[in-house]
Amino acid sequence: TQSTRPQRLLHAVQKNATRGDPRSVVKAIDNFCRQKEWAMNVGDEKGCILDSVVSEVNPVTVLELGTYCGYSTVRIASLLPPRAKIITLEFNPDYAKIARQVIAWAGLEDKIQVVEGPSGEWIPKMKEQFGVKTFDLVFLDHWKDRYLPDTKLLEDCGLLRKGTILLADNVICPGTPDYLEYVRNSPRYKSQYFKSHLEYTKAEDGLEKSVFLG
Ligand SMILES: O=C(NCc1cccc(CNc2ccc3[nH]ncc3c2)c1)c1cc(-c2ccc(F)cc2)cc(O)c1O
Ligand SMILES: [Mg+2]
Repeated sequence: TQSTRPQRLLHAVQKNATRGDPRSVVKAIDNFCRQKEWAMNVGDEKGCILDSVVSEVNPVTVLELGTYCGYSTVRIASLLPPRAKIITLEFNPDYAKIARQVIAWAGLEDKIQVVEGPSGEWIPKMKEQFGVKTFDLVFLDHWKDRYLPDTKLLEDCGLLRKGTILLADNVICPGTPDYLEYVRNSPRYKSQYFKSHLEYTKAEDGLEKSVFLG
């Protein structure tokens, strides 16, 4: 039977990356996507912006919406302080299965919890299920029409605190117009656009960084 693109991406990691070396896992995925097959990882250009935001925030508790193959999960987790954790939600079980193996290859299982299911169901259960008080950083990279409803849900569930950073991928391509309008016009957020390119292409895309003001 035919392999899937995530399976071929995992094989490229297992073939080309060093076990326990997160940076080599990131490099192996970027090389695969540049030389073999495009895949919807945040990529290296936007990934460097992600790295700088993570390093600046130094988060203890991170939420990622949309794991896919775990590329940004590994990128973020490799920069976290020792006791810090990242909870990453993935709706597609096939993606989650691959992501767990990519994360294991990077040796970051202890810092990452992959949760399978839809954000709308899991966000209200974060406190009781995972003992989360509030998130220091949220990386949005799932279905683009879910960014706004899930941001409102995070607010309503008291999962954001004064200073929580929301970092959203793909605000230009594929685009998240309703989310952008909200975070750029709401008095509860201070927003900043980081212009970049769609992963592995010359098309414009960018990340929107929004600070929750409480
Ligand atoms: O659409 C995108 N990513 C999201 C996505 C997509 C498919 C499946 C899932 C299933 N995972 C999922 C779903 C719902 C969920 N709820 N909670 C968790 C959760 C997890 C997620 C995307 C597209 C492009 C893109 C494509 C084509 C093109 F031409 C240009 C650009 C580039 C990107 O960087 C992208 O991130
Ligand atoms: Mg994306």
